[in-house]
This record gives sequence, structure tokens and C-alpha cells, in this order.
Amino acid sequence: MRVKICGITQPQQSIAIATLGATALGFICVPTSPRYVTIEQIQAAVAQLPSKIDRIGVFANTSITEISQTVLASGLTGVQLHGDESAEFCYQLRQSLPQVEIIKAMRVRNLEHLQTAANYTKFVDTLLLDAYHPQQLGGTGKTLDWQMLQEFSPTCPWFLAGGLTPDNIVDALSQVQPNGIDLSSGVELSPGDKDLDKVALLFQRLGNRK
Ligand SMILES: O=C(O)c1ccccc1NCC(=O)[C@H](O)[C@H](O)COP(=O)(O)O
Repeated sequence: MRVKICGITQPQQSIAIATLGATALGFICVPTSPRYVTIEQIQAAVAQLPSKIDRIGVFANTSITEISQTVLASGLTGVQLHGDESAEFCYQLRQSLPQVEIIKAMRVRNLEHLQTAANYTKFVDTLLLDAYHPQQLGGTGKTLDWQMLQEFSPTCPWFLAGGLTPDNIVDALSQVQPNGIDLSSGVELSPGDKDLDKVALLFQRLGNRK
């Protein structure tokens, strides 16, 4: 299973988290986020990473030109679209960045909203389901209704996100079977400062699901 730890801001933490078992690291390229990092900070954080670790830039309602410039300058291997991007936008981004993984995040409000995920599966590599929050785009610590997701079975791989922690991960994975999980505030001391003890505990609790 893929494990993405999102909202990395410090180079030494990126190495430590990869060593503990993360398969992907996420970098927040949304200027209003307390976890925002510049291209230079991403470059520093990925410089020593093994090539097998995915480096995902998280964007929200950013232009294709700006996303492409950031990806090329910072060596990102994937882009996570966390705003209100349309399926058409995902298709256009794919034309600009054919080698880059495109992850469309859905901030799920209800079952009907979940059904719109099907509109994206032809144009993206991966979906990510996150909790809806009226004021914040992500990193909210809010959980989804996992029971509602039990029937969710898109035609592309998907990540479960939203309020996951070392304490609830086993319960979450007993109810849903995503291809990957994504955690941010549940393994943090403060926004952007990861708690390496909590990350270690996460991998311990994941056991052989890793
Ligand atoms: O984390 C942020 O600050 C953020 C800001 C703007 C857009 C997206 C953002 N995070 C996206 C993520 O992938 C988080 O990991 C995801 O929302 C889960 O966060 P959490 O509930 O804290 O585990």
C-alpha cells in the first residue's frame, strides 16, 4: 500500500520519513497554507531522497503554466489538485505534463458528491478522497464517513485522506480498502513540523500492510 505523508517543510524530516517507510511525500504549493513551501524549499527537501520516493506537489486552483513551472523546477514526480479543478483541466494538464502522476483530490461532502469522482477517472492517474471543510482546503484533521466509502470502487487507484492518525488507521483500514493513505496533521507537532515518533508509530501500526 502507498503511504503519503503530506505537508513536509523540513529537508531532514523528508529523509527521516522516507526512511521510516513513506512511499510518497507531499509538498504544499498553496500560498495560503501554513505548510506552504517555495520551489527552493522543495528542492532542498527532495535533494537527498531515494529516487523510489514519489514527490507530490499539492496545488489548488493554480494555472497549468504555474504548475508546470513548479514541477520542472523542483523535480516533482506528481501533482495533487486540491481545489475545484474540472475534468477538462486535468485533461489539459496531462497534455502539458505527460510523465507526471496526476492525483485529483475530492473534498467529499456527501454521497452524491462522491459520485462525481467517476468524471475524473479517465483523465487522472489517482484519486484522493479528503474531508470537506467550509473554510480550509486541506490538512484539516477532519475524518470522512468511512462507512459511506465502503462501496467506493473507482476504475483508478485511490488514496484515503482526512484526519488519519496512528490511533485510527487500523479502524479506517478495517472499513475501506484504498490503494494508499495520506496523512498530514495526524502526524504533526504543529503545521509543517512532523512528529517523527507519530510517523514511526503509524508504520508500526500498519504492520505488514506497508
Ligand atoms: O495541508 C494543507 O495545509 C493543505 C492546504 C491546501 C490544500 C491542501 C492541503 N493539504 C492536502 C493534503 O493532502 C492533506 O494531507 C490532506 O488534506 C489530509 O490532511 P489531514 O486531515 O490533516 O491528514
